[in-house]
Amino acid sequence: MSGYILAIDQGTTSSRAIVFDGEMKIVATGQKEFTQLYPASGWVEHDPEEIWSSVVWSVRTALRKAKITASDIAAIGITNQRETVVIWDRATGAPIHNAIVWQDRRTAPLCARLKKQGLEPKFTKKTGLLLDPYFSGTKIAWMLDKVKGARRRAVKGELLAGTIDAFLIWRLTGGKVHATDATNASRTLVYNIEKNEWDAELLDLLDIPAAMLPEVKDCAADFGATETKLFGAAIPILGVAGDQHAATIGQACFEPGMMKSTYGTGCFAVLNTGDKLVRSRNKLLTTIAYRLDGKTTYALEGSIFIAGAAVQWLRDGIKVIGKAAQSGELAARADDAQNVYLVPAFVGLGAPHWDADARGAIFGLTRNTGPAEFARAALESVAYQTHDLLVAMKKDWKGGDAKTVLRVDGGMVASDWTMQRLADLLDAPVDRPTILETTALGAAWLAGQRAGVWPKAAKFAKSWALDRQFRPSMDDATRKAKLAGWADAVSRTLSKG
Ligand SMILES: Nc1ncnc2c1ncn2[C@@H]1O[C@H](COP(=O)(O)OP(=O)(O)O)[C@@H](O)[C@H]1O
Ligand SMILES: O=P(O)(O)OC[C@H](O)CO
Repeated sequence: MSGYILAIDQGTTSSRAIVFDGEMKIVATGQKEFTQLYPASGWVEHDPEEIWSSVVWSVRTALRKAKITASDIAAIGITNQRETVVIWDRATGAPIHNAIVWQDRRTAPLCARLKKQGLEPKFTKKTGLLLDPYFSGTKIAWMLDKVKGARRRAVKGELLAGTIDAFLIWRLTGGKVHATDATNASRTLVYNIEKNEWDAELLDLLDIPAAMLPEVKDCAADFGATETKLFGAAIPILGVAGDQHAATIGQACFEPGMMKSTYGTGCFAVLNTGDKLVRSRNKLLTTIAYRLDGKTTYALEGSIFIAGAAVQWLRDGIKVIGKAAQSGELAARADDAQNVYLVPAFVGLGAPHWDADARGAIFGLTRNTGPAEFARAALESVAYQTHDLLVAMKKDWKGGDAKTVLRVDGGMVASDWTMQRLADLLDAPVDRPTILETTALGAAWLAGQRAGVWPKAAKFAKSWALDRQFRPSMDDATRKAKLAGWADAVSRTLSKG
């Protein structure tokens, strides 16, 4: 058997397929962006058919570029944007509605109603999450309410629900397997992370029929094989994890206290807490880092909804840059004397505020403010938000020697300026690895070690390599003043504040 592993990384803005060789090196990539649909303020949808065709296209492209065939691939690992949810017809595979994306806020009224009934502690205790529209459960309930006849059909077992991994597994296996993994399940608001099962009481509260939910497996498990007609040979699917969990694995954060932060569309900091289910007192999430051989490793997570998306806004919204990569050089030219703050609450604020109704705001504009100051404020907002997460993490994590070094990855960490500013504002070193495709690497590792062609965790962890460490160099007074300005800007942006 050949040692090639194929990772499918189905992200928020694009689908990627990456072929790794037996030495865990990237051989070829296929990538396709797809349409972001904004049908109403605060709503975000994807067309599941476009997601599907972008995945198939990416896989075929990666195989072609790698000059290999499907039979050279030992296994597939799937990783995906989390929480985004699809409901489809069991018989035809056709979705009944567009996918409702993790960023979508349409279920804020339902969450508010459930909160008013005093139900948040119950949801939090069982799922580790909060009653925020971010998670899949209320999105499923919304579709069942709004699409005619959907709930009745779901009860009869005619409709299936799942996060993007489950939808892809269903399509890849030609409708043979309806399964997800424990990490994706842990983001749905209806999965009990202590008992490791769908929670009947929560399903009842959201009126979601259990019959429509996938089987929940370990992250490295048998998820079936691809239909031969798709890629020319049946390829076993042996690994699945939500993208932030896959990145945690890809960054080899296998020890309690290790932490990674991924800067894609949003930013997600994940701290491994080992077999301890740590309950946050500071509005972080408790989640499943990964589940291997039936053993659950837990994590604390800080979720920020807008990171790279702020750079997209600079490019597509206010058009001050032509390419994302220009944001750093523009920010570097900003006037130091100006204190412009962008609070990018474009789709509300996530951790640690969880304010679904807040909307973006900009402060400190003067007659001299121009594109450079906007760019700096956008990039700095990512660092400030990470700072707020880490403050909450430090308060919650009493697990001893939490490593102070942060491992970073995702599209945005290509920006040296942003990474330096991150280290400055955190007052801590930031480590950027040589492989930035850590999400795909994590998914590939799950599949590769399961297939027996890649090493187990300890040896894999040794292969992690540093590209560059960014060390803090900002003086204390400046940092403190900047952080105080940010805290003030956030307090003025919060909807309740
Ligand atoms: N050089 C760069 N500087 C700043 N931001 C960047 C740079 N390159 C990419 N980005 C941002 O990174 C994001 C893409 O990262 P990626 O990890 O592919 O995201 P996702 O998985 O969410 O689709 C985009 O939002 C883009 O604006
Ligand atoms: O697609 P990304 O990288 O923006 O990640 C999305 C997250 O999984 C949402 O929770």
